[in-house]
Amino acid sequence: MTSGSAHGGDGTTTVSVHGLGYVGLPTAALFANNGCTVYGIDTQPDKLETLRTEGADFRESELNDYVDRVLGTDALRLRERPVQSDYHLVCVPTPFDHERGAADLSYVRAAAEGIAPKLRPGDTVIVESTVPPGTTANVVGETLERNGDLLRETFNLAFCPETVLPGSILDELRGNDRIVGGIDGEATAAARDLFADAVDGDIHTAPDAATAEFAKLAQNTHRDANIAIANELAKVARDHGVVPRPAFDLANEHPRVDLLHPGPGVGGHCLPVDPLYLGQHSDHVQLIEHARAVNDGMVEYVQELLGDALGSLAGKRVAVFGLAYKGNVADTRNSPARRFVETLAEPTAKVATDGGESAVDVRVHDPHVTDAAVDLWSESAALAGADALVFMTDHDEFTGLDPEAVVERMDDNVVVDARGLTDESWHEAGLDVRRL
Ligand SMILES: NC(=O)c1ccc[n+]([C@@H]2O[C@H](COP(=O)([O-])OP(=O)(O)OC[C@H]3O[C@@H](n4cnc5c(N)ncnc54)[C@H](O)[C@@H]3O)[C@@H](O)[C@H]2O)c1
Ligand SMILES: CC(=O)N[C@@H]1[C@@H](OP(=O)(O)OP(=O)(O)OC[C@H]2O[C@@H](n3ccc(=O)[nH]c3=O)[C@H](O)[C@@H]2O)O[C@H](CO)[C@@H](O)[C@@H]1O
Repeated sequence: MTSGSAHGGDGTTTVSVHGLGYVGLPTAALFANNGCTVYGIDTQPDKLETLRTEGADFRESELNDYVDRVLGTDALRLRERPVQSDYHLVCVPTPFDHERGAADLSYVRAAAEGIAPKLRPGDTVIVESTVPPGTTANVVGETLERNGDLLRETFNLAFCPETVLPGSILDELRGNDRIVGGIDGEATAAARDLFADAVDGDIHTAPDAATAEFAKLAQNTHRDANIAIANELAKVARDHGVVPRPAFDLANEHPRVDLLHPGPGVGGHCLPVDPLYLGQHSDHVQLIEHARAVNDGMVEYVQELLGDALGSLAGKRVAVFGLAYKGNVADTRNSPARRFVETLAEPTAKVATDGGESAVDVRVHDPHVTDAAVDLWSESAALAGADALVFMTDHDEFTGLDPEAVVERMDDNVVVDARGLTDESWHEAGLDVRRL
C-alpha cells in the first residue's frame, strides 16, 4: 500500500526519524532541508536538550551547519515519543551481543513498538539500522502488527541501508546511491519515492527487504575481508624481509589487483560487527570469520613488533600517536588503537616485570580525540623521553612530523609505523623504524 502524499517541497510530507545518532540526525536534516516536515525522535531527553541548546556536534563543520539550519525550526521538531507521520525511519543502534552470538535487536523492537500505535493505513516504515537478513520482514513486521491495529497489508515496510562514510557524512548522505527493498513492490516504491526526492545518487531497488539487508552486510564484509588480506600479506611480507607497502604498490600496478592498506586492525561502528550478522542463520561463514580474526589479531602483532624492537617492554616509555579508529575522525569506537593502549598498560605476562606489575609508561597523543576515559598528552609531552613512538592512526597532523625533531625529543630511537606514515627520511634521521 503506497502513501498518496506528495514528497518534499512544501512541508506536507511528514517524516519521523527514530534515533538521532550518527545516522539519524543527518538523515533528519536531509529530509528537513528538502522540504519535509520532520520529527526527530530520541529516547534520551538529555540528547534532545543538548541539541536544542548547543546544536549538532559532528567533527564536520558543514554537517553541523546543515543540521543547525533546520534544528529548532518547524522543519525539524524534536520529540521524545513517536508521533503520526507518513514515513517512519528507524535509525536506532543494533549492537552485536557477543555472548549470544547474535545482533541485539532490542532497540529496533522498542522503536517498532512505539511506532505501531501511531501507524495509519498507507504510512511507510523504513529500517535504516544495519540488521541481519530477514529482520525487517519478520522482527519489525511482526512487532508492528502485534502492537498496533493494522494488518501488514495496510502499511508499507521497507529496508534502506545507510552507507555514509564517517568523516564525509554530508557529501555521502546526499551523494551516495541508495538501495531500497520493500516487503512488496508498493513498499519498495514508497521508500524509493522518498529518497529519490532527497538524494542526488541513484536509487537501486532490491527484489525484497532481505536482499537489501544482505547487500548492506555484503558491502562491509567485502571491505573487512579485503583489509584482512592486506594485513595477512603484510605479516607474510615481513617474514620474507620485504617491506609491505612498496611491495603492495608494485602489486597494484596490475589492472585487476587492488590491495588495500595494512594497518593495526579494523575499528569503527560497522566493519568489526556487520560481518558477524551473516553468521547468525548460516553455517557457511568461514573466510569471513577468519578475516575478522586476522584483523582483530593485528593489535597483538603491532605489540610484537614493538617488543622485538625494544627487547623488553618493561620499564619503557611508549608514545602512541592516534587513538581514533581511523585518520581525521574523533571516533574511538572499537578502535584498535584503544585496545592497543589498554593492553600495553595492563600487567600482562608479556610486558610484566618480575614483580608482575605493568611497567610500560604509555603516553597517548591524538589531536582529534577528546576522550575522558584515556589521558591524552600533547605531541611534545608524549614524545619527551620516549623509548618508542607507535603510529596507530593516520591523522593528517602526523604526516607533517619532522623526524629530526622527533628523535631529538626521544630517549631511544624505535618507531613502529602501523599506518605507513614514515619514509626514508625517518631512517636517515637515525630512527629504527618497523613498518607495516
Ligand atoms: N555510524 C555509522 O557510521 C553507521 C553507518 C551506517 C549504518 N549504521 C547503522 O545505523 C544504526 C544507528 O547507528 P548510529 O551510529 O547512528 O547509532 P548511535 O548510537 O549514534 O545513535 C542511535 C540513537 O538512537 C537512540 N535510540 C535508541 N532507542 C531508541 C528508540 N526506541 N527510539 C528512538 N531513539 C532511540 C539513542 O538514544 C541514540 O541517540 C546502527 O544499526 C548502525 O549499525 C551506522
Ligand atoms: C563498505 C564501506 O566502505 N563501508 C563504510 C564503513 O565506514 P568505516 O569508517 O568503518 O570504513 P573504513 O574507512 O574502511 O574504516 C574501517 C577501518 O578499517 C581500517 N582500514 C581501512 C582501509 C584500509 O585500507 N585499511 C584499514 O586498515 C580503518 O583504519 C578503520 O579502522 O562502514 C560504514 C558503516 O556501515 C559505511 O557506512 C561506510 O560506507
